[in-house]
Amino acid sequence: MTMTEDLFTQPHLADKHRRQTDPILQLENINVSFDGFKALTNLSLNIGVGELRCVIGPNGAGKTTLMDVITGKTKPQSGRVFYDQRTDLTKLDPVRIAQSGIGRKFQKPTVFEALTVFENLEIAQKTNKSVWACLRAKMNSEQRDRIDEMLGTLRLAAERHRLAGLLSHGQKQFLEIGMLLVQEPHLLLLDEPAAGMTDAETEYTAELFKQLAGKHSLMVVEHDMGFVETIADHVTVLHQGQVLAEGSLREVQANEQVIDVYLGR
Ligand SMILES: Nc1ncnc2c1ncn2[C@@H]1O[C@H](COP(=O)(O)OP(=O)(O)OP(=O)(O)O)[C@@H](O)[C@H]1O
Repeated sequence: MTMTEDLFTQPHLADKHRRQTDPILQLENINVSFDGFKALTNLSLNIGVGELRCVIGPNGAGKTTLMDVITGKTKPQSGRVFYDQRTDLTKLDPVRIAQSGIGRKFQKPTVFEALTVFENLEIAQKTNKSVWACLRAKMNSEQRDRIDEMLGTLRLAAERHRLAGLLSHGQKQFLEIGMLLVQEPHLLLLDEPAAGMTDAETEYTAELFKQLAGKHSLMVVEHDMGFVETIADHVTVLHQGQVLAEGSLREVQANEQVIDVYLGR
C-alpha cells in the first residue's frame, strides 16, 4: 500500500475522535536559501487539525516560500515538514503532495475562462485524484450533487452555465476556492484570498472560511488586517524568514517588534 492510499484509508482527519490539538502540519527547522540569500531560516511552525491559521508579515518575509515548501515546489536545504504526523512532505513531489490532500490557491484566480462555472468544478473534481478518490468518483450522481451543493455554497448557483471568463473577479476567486473544495482537501493553503474583492465578497469569504475550519485545516496568507481580524483565531507573523510572533491577533498586535516591522505605529 502506498503512503497516499494509507492516508486516505484513515478516518477523515476532521473525524470527531481526532483531537483539534493534533497537528496536521509540523514544520521543523526549515532552511531555504536562493543563491546565498536566506528566504527561510530555521523556521518551525505547527498547525492543528481543523485550525484556521493566518500568516502575516511584510513583503519578502517568506510567506510564499513557506507555501512553496509545503506544496513541494521548493525543496528546503534542511528541515522537515510532517503532514498528519508521519508523512515528510520534503520527500514527496508536488503531485503526490496534492494527492495526499493539500490544496493551494494562488493569489490570481486561475479558472478555465472558456468553460462554464459548472464545467470548471467538474474538471477540478476529476484532477489530482488518488486511487481512493477515483473509486469514489464512479458515483456520478453523488458527484453532481456535490457540485450543486458547492455552487450554492459559493453563491454561484445562478451562474452555473455562465462562462467563467464572464464572472467578476470576486466570483472567479470563489469559483477557484470551489475547485479546491470539490477535491476534498484536508489542508487548504490560500494566498491573499480576499485580494481584489468587494467588501461584501470579503465578508462572505470570511464567513465561508469560518465554516470550513474544523472540517478542513486552513492556512491563509493575508495582508488585509480587517479580514484577518474577522477570521483568525491564531496568527503567525513572519519576518525575514523567521517566526517573529505567534498568538491571538490581539497578542501579536500588541507585540512591539510586530508593530515596528509590520503594523506600524
Ligand atoms: N526563486 C527565488 N530566487 C531568488 N530569491 C527568491 C526566490 N523566491 C523568493 N525569493 C526571495 O525570498 C524572499 C522571500 O520571498 P517570498 O515571496 O516568500 O516573500 P513573501 O512574504 O511571500 O512576500 P510578499 O508579501 O511580497 O508576497 C524575498 O526576498 C524574495 O525576493
